[in-house]
Amino acid sequence: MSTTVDGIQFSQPSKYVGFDTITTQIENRLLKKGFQFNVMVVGRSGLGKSTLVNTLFSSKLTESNGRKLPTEPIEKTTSIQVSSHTLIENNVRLNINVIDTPGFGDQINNEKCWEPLVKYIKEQHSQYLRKELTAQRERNIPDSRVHCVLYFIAPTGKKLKQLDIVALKKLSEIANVVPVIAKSDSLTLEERAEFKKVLQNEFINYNFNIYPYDSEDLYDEERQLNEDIKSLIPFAIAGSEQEIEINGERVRGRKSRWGAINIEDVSQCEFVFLRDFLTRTHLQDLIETTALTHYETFRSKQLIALKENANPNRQSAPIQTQSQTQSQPQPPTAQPSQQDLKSQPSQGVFPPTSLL
Ligand SMILES: Nc1nc2c(ncn2[C@@H]2O[C@H](COP(=O)(O)OP(=O)(O)OP(=O)(O)O)[C@@H](O)[C@H]2O)c(=O)[nH]1
Repeated sequence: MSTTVDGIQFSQPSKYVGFDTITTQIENRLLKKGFQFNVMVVGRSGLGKSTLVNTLFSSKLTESNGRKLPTEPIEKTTSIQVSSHTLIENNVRLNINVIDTPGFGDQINNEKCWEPLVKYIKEQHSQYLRKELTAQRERNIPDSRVHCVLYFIAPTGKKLKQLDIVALKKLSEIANVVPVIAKSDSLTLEERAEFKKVLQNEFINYNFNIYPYDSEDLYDEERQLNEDIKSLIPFAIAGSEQEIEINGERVRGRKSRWGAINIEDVSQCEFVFLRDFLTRTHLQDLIETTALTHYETFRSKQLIALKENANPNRQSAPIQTQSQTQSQPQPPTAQPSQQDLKSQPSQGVFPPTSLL
């Protein structure tokens, strides 16, 4: 109902105010902006990392980056390779960065091969913090923080290797880590169940902080869902980018000497559980937990260290990140004094580079 006064139309007062449209307004804004998801894949060469990521998103997102032939030299250090893609599904734009880590676990001595990964994750937090602290910060700060680490465990049937123990411990302290049993089609169902039990016990013994986390804000059904997911972790997965024929039907699967496996059949493999978890139930939570838990912890540590550092009366060592504890020599960086910080008002308060 409306009335017209001097040619202007006014709506009649009614009980309906209209603020319930805020959800649509938020949705429209989010759709316009799109979503950013950054996933890091970690595991020895040839464990099926590229295949799994491509299978998860039904797209060719990444190529195999490891050695193609045994004659090729082994990489001396773990390198980081980022590839960016945009996927669109029903008007939702998802920008994905796949962070591959060729060389991880491939050396004869793998003692420190997790360090470049930890360094990379912290550097993304540090970059974000710098942008957030500038006086005229961007409206939308590009988000390169790692939202999920997919950690591939070889299907050995045995206890975790020393490298996996250290890497899982270090990574799960600073990011959402989701471990998977790679190439689980190479195990029988009994071997797979047994191996999963061994690994779950190891996770408890070593006290890894595996995602998803308990939180008080969860609804009962969300808490139950998380419990169900935890009982499945590490997901025993198999990946395949190809379709094969099983009983006259075309399905995504793999053929081996022992038979054929349909990777989308939950009685044969847990790929579907992993896909639903990562994309259909926890995608937003992975992004949010990175910002509200992992980044927030990094941010508060850095800001406390920055404050203590700027106050000459307080004697406290600056926080050292893993990148500093490496044996490589670091370029000397001067700590900004309070005067330095005051003299750069347009830059905002940057954390000193040596802290990050
Ligand atoms: N049996 C089996 N083979 C797989 C699976 N996933 C991938 N493969 C095969 O394993 C080989 C290596 O797969 P990739 O996806 O390139 O492995 P990657 O871990 O990305 O390897 P790098 O890039 O070398 O680190 C390919 O021949 C794949 O077809 C799986 O789930 N089961």
